[in-house]
Amino acid sequence: MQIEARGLGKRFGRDWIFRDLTRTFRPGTAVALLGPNGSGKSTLLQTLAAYTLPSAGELHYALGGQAVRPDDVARHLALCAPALELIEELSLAELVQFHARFRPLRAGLSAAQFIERLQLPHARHKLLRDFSSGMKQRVKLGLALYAEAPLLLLDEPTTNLDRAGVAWYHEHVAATVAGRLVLVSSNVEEEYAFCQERLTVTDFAPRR
Ligand SMILES: Nc1ncnc2c1ncn2[C@@H]1O[C@H](COP(=O)(O)OP(=O)(O)OP(=O)(O)O)[C@@H](O)[C@H]1O
Repeated sequence: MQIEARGLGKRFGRDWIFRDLTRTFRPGTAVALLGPNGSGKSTLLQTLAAYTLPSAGELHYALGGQAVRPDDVARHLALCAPALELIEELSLAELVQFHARFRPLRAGLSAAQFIERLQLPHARHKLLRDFSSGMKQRVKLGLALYAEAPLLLLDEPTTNLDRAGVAWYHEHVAATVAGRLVLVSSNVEEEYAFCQERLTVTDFAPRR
C-alpha cells in the first residue's frame, strides 16, 4: 500500500493537532510516528488509515499501482492498538477461526500453525477473558502481523509485554514486514527501532 498525504491536517474543535503534512509513505517501508503523550500520534495513524476524516488536505491510496478509495482502505489493513478489544467469550482457537473469516491469515498458514507461532498452544481452548494482559497483547499483535494485509498499523505494540514478549515481537515483526507499508505509533525506542523512517508529529503542530 502507498499513501500520499498532501497538506494533511486534523483538528478537534478549534485545536489543530497537525497541519500541512505532505509526505509519501511507500510500500516496503516502516515509518515510526513519534512524539510525546498527547501530541497526536494515534490521531495521525487513524487519519492515515482513513478511520477518521482529515480536516484539511488530501490523502491518496494505491495498491500495486491501482488507486484505492478511502472507503476501501479498511479492507487492506491490519491493526494492533490498545483500544482494540478481543472477543472475550471465545476461546483462542475460536477467535482465530472467526477472525480469519474477515482477515485471512497469510497464505499457507493454518490456524494451528498460527497458534504455535504465538507460543500459546497450551491455551488454545482457554477463553480470552482468562488470558493475562500480556497473552492478549501477543494475540492482538499476532493477528495483525500474520494477517494478509499490505498496510500494517501498530499503535504502542509492546504494551503489556514482558522481556520474552518483546523478544517475540522483534522476531515476528522481522518475519512479516517485508513488502508492506508499516506505521508504528510509539514512544518506546525498542518497539520502532526496526523502522527505516521517522516522522515526529510535533514537527507539524501549529504554533499556539
Ligand atoms: N475524538 C477526539 N476528540 C477531541 N480530542 C481528541 C480526540 N481524540 C484525540 N484528541 C486529542 O488529540 C490530542 C492527540 O491525541 P492522541 O491520542 O492522538 O495523542 P498520542 O500522541 O497518540 O498520545 P499518547 O502517547 O498519550 O498515546 C490530545 O490532546 C487528545 O486529547
